[in-house]
Amino acid sequence: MNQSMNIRIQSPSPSLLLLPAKSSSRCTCPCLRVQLENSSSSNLSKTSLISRVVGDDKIGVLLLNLGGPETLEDVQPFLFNLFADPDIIRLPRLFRFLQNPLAKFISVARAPKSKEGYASIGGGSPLRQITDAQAEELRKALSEKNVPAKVYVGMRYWHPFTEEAIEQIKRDSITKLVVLPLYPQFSISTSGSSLRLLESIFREDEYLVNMQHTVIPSWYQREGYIKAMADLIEKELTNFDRLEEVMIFFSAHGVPLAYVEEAGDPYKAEMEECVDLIMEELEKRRINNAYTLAYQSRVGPVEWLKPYTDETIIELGRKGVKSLLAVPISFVSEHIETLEEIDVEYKELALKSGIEKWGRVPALGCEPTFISDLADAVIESLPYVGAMAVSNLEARQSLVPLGSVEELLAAYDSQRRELPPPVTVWEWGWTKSAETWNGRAAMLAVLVLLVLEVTTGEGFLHQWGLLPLFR
Ligand SMILES: C=CC1=C(C)c2cc3[nH]c(cc4nc(cc5[nH]c(cc1n2)c(C)c5CCC(=O)O)C(CCC(=O)O)=C4C)c(C)c3C=C
Ligand SMILES: [Fe+2]
Ligand SMILES: [Fe+2]
Repeated sequence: MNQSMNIRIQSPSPSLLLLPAKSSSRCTCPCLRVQLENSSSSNLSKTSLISRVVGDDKIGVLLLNLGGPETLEDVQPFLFNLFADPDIIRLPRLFRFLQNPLAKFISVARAPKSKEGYASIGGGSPLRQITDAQAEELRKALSEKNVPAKVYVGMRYWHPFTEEAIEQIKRDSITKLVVLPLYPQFSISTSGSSLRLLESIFREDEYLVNMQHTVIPSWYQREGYIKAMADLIEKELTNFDRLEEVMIFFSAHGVPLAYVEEAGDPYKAEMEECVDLIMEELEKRRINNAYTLAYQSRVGPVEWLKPYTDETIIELGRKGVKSLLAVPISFVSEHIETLEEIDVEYKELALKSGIEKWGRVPALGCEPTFISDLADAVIESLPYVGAMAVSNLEARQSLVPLGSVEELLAAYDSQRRELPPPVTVWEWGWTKSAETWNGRAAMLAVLVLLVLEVTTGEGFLHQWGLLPLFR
């Protein structure tokens, strides 16, 4: 019996498997790299081992990313797709039918401000171009490591959509797929959302159900990634005159606090560990600068992970910090939040707050050491055949089945589970059903008012000065 059959029997949801991608030194699982290192140092045996893994299979790698508007006209529909995602805006079950109208409202309200941001970075997001380049470099790196593979890009909220990538994967008759979200740390709002979508696509498709695949849920702990980040920081520090006085300022993308505290999102813990690992690596290189971690880019009226980047910058200035090196840490491509928010807004705020020298570490992009490490992560997680010198039992232990993500997402849904299920049958009188419908009618009325407000530019939010809450 080959391993994939084992997996299918094992997993409640047969098709999607999660494999934590660990660095070779930390790895305890029987991953391919460990086997390659242990088997023989000769290139010939490594090559033959890999070719046994690859066999006659057609290997695919699916890079998952967020996507971004390519033109200013794309901004509002892109924002609509983003806010229509229940992993971005959680509505109680009762009000789920309002998800799309609400997404329409918020996207229209936010579009002008977002457009300004995208206009200032050249009229659109560079995300597609950069991700395509990363895909091509990854393909080349895999090929150099004797793993011929096709690399696909599947975006969550804009072109090329994940659905389009999946169609291409089917047309190419891929037999083994590695799913690699381009977010180093896992969050329900990023990798979680993409995996949730993928799971629903896989479940409904006979071809995909039968295709072997693995998911690398997060990879911030990989030695190659940590070293590549440390390299960038080390290089950027040399731009400062007195580099030992520079505060290394990790600015991570924020998420609403409830994601972490109520839904069990591992994002904050993974982020903190990631920063610790990078600092450990820098200390090995005798770089012992002070550092701090803060969270940026909050949207809407709810509380997000703290400390906030803007408040921290002001506080550091007040405390007399004079040199700051900003390190974007949630994402491996330049995008609006590095090019506009950090480079323009936070820099301006820092200079106003008394910081005299400002620097920013670039995103990893196509850094060769980083891409090579991603290629290793892919090879280590290839769904491989049982003929390898790995017992099926060991192989199973190395895999975390989708169940764990489902649990994570289900825990996140707990707020909604507390509410009564939606009632669809109309009853007269003060019944549960009537209560539900009254509630819906009230929400609908509010929504109509909101939509009118956005379209006419007049209404209670404008009068009460509350519109900025939605921006
Ligand atoms: C409203 C909730 C949002 C959450 C939660 C969120 C999490 C999150 N996002 C990224 C990375 C990116 N976000 C990008 C765009 C973007 N994100 C939100 C909102 C949330 N993000 C909005 C409204 C937008 C649109 C831009 C804007 O109007 O500000 C992008 C794309 C940027 C681009 O260049 O196009 C990225 C990348 C992470 C890593 C994250 C949680 C960990
Ligand atoms: Fe975002
Ligand atoms: Fe954002």
